[in-house]
Amino acid sequence: MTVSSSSSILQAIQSPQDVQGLSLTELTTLAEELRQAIIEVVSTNGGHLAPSLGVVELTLALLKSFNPDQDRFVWDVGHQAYAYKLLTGRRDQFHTLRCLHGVSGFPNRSESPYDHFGVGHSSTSISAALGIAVGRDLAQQSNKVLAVIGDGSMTAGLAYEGLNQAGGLDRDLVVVLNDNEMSISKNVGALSSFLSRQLSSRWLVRFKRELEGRLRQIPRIGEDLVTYAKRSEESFKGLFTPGMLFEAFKFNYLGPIDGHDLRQMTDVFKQVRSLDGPVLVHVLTQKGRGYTPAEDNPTYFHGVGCFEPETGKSKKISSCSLPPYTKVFGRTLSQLARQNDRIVAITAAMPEGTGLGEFAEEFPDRFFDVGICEQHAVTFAAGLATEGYRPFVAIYSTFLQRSYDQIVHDVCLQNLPVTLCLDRGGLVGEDGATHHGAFDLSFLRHIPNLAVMAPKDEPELQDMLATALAHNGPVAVRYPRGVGPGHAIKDSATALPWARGEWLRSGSDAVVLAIGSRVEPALEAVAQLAEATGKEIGVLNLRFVKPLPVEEILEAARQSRRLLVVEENAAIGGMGSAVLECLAENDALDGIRVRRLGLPDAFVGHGPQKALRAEVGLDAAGISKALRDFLSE
Ligand SMILES: Cc1ncc(C[n+]2csc(CCOP(=O)(O)OP(=O)(O)O)c2C)c(N)n1
Ligand SMILES: CC(=O)[C@@H](O)[C@H](O)COP(=O)(O)O
Ligand SMILES: [Mg+2]
Repeated sequence: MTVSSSSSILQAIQSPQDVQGLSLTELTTLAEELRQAIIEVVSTNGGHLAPSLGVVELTLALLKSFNPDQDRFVWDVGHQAYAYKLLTGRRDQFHTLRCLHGVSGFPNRSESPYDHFGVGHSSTSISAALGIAVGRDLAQQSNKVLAVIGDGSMTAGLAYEGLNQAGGLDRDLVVVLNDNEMSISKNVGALSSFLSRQLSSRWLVRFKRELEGRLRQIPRIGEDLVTYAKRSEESFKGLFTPGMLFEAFKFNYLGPIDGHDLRQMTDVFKQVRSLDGPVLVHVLTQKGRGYTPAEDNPTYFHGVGCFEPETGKSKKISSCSLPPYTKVFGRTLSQLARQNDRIVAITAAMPEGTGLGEFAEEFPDRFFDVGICEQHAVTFAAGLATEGYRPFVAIYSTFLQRSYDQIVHDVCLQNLPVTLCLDRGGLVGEDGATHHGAFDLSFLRHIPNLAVMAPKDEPELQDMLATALAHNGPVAVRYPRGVGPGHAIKDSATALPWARGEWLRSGSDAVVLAIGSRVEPALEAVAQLAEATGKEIGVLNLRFVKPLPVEEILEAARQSRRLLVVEENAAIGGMGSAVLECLAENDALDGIRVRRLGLPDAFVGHGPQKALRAEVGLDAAGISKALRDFLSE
């Protein structure tokens, strides 16, 4: 299925330059065709619908005013770049969006020369665009460089590091702030209200009332001054526009302008072309624009699965009744929090994605959404822990990479009881290389004082959360995107024996030492192989990456000469490496053969999670093959 041929203008676009020759009327028609194409494909493939629908006119105005063959565009996060992809040579492949080996869901330099910078993690666009701009200047070129960044992505400190240097260098750079007042959920933080359209905050009302009172007290001219002040209120507001913030960074601020008004935007961008130095254009858009279900629920349609285009109703009936790890995490934390009022929950702009929605409703005073600020989230949690609280910080594995120093320095060095809850540990699927939680076992296990666990299923996740709470120190628990093997969830969680593994099968021909999401497929592979070959194969659920379950690992080496370690993490530096270190240091390697089965030393692409796991050999079939090869060596 390619993009429907009814889109006549879109079908005629051979290159983005063609957009420059279109009239405003044609652009308006093209905007409609782009929306239809995006809705059509995303309803089948899933994806970031609302963000992309919100910037259709903005994308057209940018391509009308600038030329991606000379100028450079950096989209922040890039989840909103579907219209850009359709207009820059990927229309005919767009139906493969987010499919295995298909079009990526984010700009990707290896996919197109028009994707000037690879993105996926937020708030990098200004820094990258500035680097590109400085490269241009060193080469004495004169093209324009633009970063398009959302108001949510402007909550991350990295954005200000870019603004700060850009203002200091005073180089030609255009930052387009796409302000739709939304992150994934409603945007949070002081900046968000400062950027908001009405400066009618309580502070402003109080300030006006006090000012009026004081002016009236001035003899003879007081009343006139009040009248004058009222009349100049508009310019007063004009003084305190968001521009103030960006002008402090020495940006020339233009806006706010209507991000759905093609004429207004093309006029402003034409003006911007002639400006020197750093310029920020503040554009107001509506997330989900042009598709009522998405306009009504931009959070749900931020990143959506398959749906019926006519109604917006979700198409994918969950294949099993079991709630995903994410839901079990949220429910268990709420359960624990009912018994322990020191528990607080922290998210970095992803309450829904991390399953903390229910917790937030039940414990509003103990729930904190810090915005897209993963570094701050961890150190904020550390501060809370010094006051005797038990913070649970829920951040996707890939995004927690941002907080490495804060985990080391602010949490573990001080041995504070912060629990890091890493959802999306392992391969996540369609979001691809920028979003896989591929490295957390490797980047966490060497940090002193930190315990690291991974559950084999949802009930064990419940117990690991209880185990973390019972432990008076830093703990990380990582679990995969989606649903586990479907074991019944327990009414209450109980702490596990510390640093111990769990024997699931014993066997002398080989032992599979598996961690987390790979335990169940390992059990499945071993059962089939033992049935087919009569081999005696053991399975050990390691449970702990740190402290290592040394007793069980050494027992495995006593049981069999062949040990296969299976993990959904980079093999380098992960669970397998830890087992090797343990055996070597306990002089238990003599005659023992160890094989590590984990993620390759390469970035894994995008596609269905199941297909990716098969591709890297981490599903039951892959584990079975690795075992057969091992046994036949
Ligand atoms: C470092 C990082 N943390 C979290 C995310 C998840 N995420 C993707 S888009 C998004 C919200 C972005 O809001 P905004 O920049 O306003 O873009 P909009 O979706 O509103 O167009 C978040 C939190 C991310 N991509 N990168
Ligand atoms: C663009 C982005 O980074 C998020 O929207 C991410 O795609 C969410 O991932 P999940 O769909 O796994 O919650
Ligand atoms: Mg936004």
